[in-house]
Amino acid sequence: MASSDDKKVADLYKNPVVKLPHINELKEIDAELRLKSSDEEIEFVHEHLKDVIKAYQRVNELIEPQLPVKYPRTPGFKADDDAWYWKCEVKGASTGKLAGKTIGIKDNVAVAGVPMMNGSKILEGYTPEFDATIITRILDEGGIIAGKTVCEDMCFSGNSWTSSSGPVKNPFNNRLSAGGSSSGSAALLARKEIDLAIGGDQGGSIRIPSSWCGTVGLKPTFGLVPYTGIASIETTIDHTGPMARTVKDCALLLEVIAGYDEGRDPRQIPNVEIPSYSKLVDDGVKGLKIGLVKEGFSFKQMEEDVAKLVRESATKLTGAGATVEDTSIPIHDDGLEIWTPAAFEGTYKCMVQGNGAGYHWKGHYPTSMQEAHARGFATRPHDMSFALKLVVIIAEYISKNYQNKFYAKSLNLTNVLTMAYDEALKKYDVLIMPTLPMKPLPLPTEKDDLHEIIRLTFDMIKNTAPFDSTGHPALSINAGFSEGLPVGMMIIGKKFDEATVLKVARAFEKIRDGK
Ligand SMILES: NC(=O)c1ccccc1
Repeated sequence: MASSDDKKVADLYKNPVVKLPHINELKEIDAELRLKSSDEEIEFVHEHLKDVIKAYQRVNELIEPQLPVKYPRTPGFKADDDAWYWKCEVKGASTGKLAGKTIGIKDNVAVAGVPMMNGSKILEGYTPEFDATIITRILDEGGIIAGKTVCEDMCFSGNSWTSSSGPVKNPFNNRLSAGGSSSGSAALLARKEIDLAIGGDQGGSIRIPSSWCGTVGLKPTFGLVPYTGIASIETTIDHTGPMARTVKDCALLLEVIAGYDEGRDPRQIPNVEIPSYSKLVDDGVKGLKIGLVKEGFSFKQMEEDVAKLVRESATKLTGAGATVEDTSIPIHDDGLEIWTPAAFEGTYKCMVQGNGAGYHWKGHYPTSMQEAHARGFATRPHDMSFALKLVVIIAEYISKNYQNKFYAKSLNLTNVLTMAYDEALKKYDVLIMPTLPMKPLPLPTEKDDLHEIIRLTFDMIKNTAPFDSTGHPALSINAGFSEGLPVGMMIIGKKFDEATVLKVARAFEKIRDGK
């Protein structure tokens, strides 16, 4: 009689989860890797592989934990709109902090049963079977998921033209960019089609469109809001966060989505206290000290009217009892450069080669989303945006020739950058600078050469990207308009002190709106 062990060996040959290769295939790998193993050694490896496959076979049989899908839904429909990818109506609890509010979800976040393409043909056709943790939290508080908002191709651009569904237009001028990569989220808020939105930020992608659409967007402290169930660019710079028209709504959404996800997200630390941000926003700024970071107001791309408007706006906070003064953080000048190797090599290794999740962390991996990435990258790599191809070619070249030493150095220097902001934040409650050096840039047109296209795609992130590396909370609020176009002011706080950032933003909002 066959033992159950024999049966497993039989399965191994009939329907293997990992196929047993011909021995020549192992010899090729040995040669490629220049291991010079002997024939006897290769034969042994070939034999031993059968045992390893048994482990894989067993792992394949075992049922992995799933992120919960708590509320029933229908899939909705594909939208015919520049800023919506998909429309749906997923309702959660009948009461709660978000009862009756509609929320647009950036299309890099999984909503079970609703198609997701992350702005890219790479993922087109994928429908997640799980809800990202923040989706469950929104639904538990009565929020209504109104759809998936268009984002840039794999979220890798600060303009709003790389999405394979087409450009997202600036709500104030349709030849201009809405900003990216959370383009649809900000544009739909400005168009008043949704009450709240979710964005993602690795180089500025929440704050850029918030600045150019005149809305509020907060990149929370690294790890405050769980990234579980969201497509990853690079684990050390991934953030997701709230976007809204008002500071209070932004605070409310933060309050709902923030907090520890029981070890599913390696970006988080346990035991962080989550205050009721929405109740604190009106506390005022009396006695608070605000530092205007000189280096953030003057560099090559800076438009004079932008610097002037943000400086004047911040200074108005003295009327609410804050003190405002100039300060200098010299290393801010190097912030974008320090971000660059982590972002380039990280994106390549984690998102592209790691299929939207990467390796080397404990927590909950989005298995089906990874398979979708893997299929897309394998079958249609040519369908990536040129912006992302540029990153892939450069990162492959650098990692091939210089291995990961610059990635490592970039992360070590990030610690120095972090300490410099921390030091300034001992003296000041918040720091302020323009979110972006310029008013909305144009959407690229056919007349633009590649140099211009890449400038329009990446040239806005000098002030935003450093805080993706360091993880400090940073919020963009509309400071006002210049030449009819919105200008964003960025308020940066101590880690996990979103409450103070939101209070300063709210105090400014009252001054700006005269109420
Ligand atoms: N995902 C991002 O925040 C991003 C922004 C700008 C450029 C690249 C990436």
